[in-house]
Amino acid sequence: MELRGLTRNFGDDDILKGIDLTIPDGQFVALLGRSGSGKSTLLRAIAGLDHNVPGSGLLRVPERTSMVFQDSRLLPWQRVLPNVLYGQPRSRRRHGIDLLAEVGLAGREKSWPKGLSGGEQQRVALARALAGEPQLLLADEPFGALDALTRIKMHALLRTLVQAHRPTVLLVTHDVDEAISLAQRVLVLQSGRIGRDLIIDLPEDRNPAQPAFQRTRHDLLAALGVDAAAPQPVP
Ligand SMILES: Nc1ncnc2c1ncn2[C@@H]1O[C@H](COP(=O)(O)OP(=O)(O)OP(=O)(O)O)[C@@H](O)[C@H]1O
Repeated sequence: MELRGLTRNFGDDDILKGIDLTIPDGQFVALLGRSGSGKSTLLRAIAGLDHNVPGSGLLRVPERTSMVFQDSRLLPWQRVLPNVLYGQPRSRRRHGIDLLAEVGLAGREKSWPKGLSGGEQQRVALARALAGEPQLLLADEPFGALDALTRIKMHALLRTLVQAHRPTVLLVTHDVDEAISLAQRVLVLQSGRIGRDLIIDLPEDRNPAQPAFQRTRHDLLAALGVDAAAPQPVP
């Protein structure tokens, strides 16, 4: 995925001021930035969801790109399996059932979305996002509305799914520890540009108690202009 000189503005506000970014295939990238810094605007531009927003720049985005949001956006009038297979041919039914098993919802094909917990709904949203075998998975705070324990389980699930399906991932989060735990590379969006671009050179079994983890957190919090002693998440 490649962006060159990407700009987006709302009225007189230049939100993205010329983003240059290359993400190699299969890399897991997290995007941090303070509230209002333009993270969602950037993701929506990459997803091609911003037709009404003025701007310019070059975008080279894989044909098969899918997105998950903070809310699951399931169709409430459809059961779980048709939600997973939304936009897919009927012949993918078996694939949909397998994906539900992969996200820990085996046997829930006929459940209604409203009968699922928030975490389960996000599991369905992840299965739906993977149903088209995306080369690029965009995720905008997908765990932001979940409780801390569910979040940890979802981190493990996302790790497993990414290892199995190998999409390139761009994950927006407010949570510095989530970014360091999951990503191979962390970007910080600052004043409309990528202000920090950090390769996370930590072992696979990452743990916030590790000194190297804490040094990385300190570095990223400084880039975000946050007092490292302040509690998470970033304002
Ligand atoms: N449709 C819109 N019309 C006008 N302004 C907008 C629109 N969408 C976003 N903005 C403004 O653009 C700026 C960036 O918004 P964006 O949602 O991309 O930030 P963000 O970094 O994702 O924020 P958050 O972390 O709070 O979700 C904000 O100042 C926001 O108010």
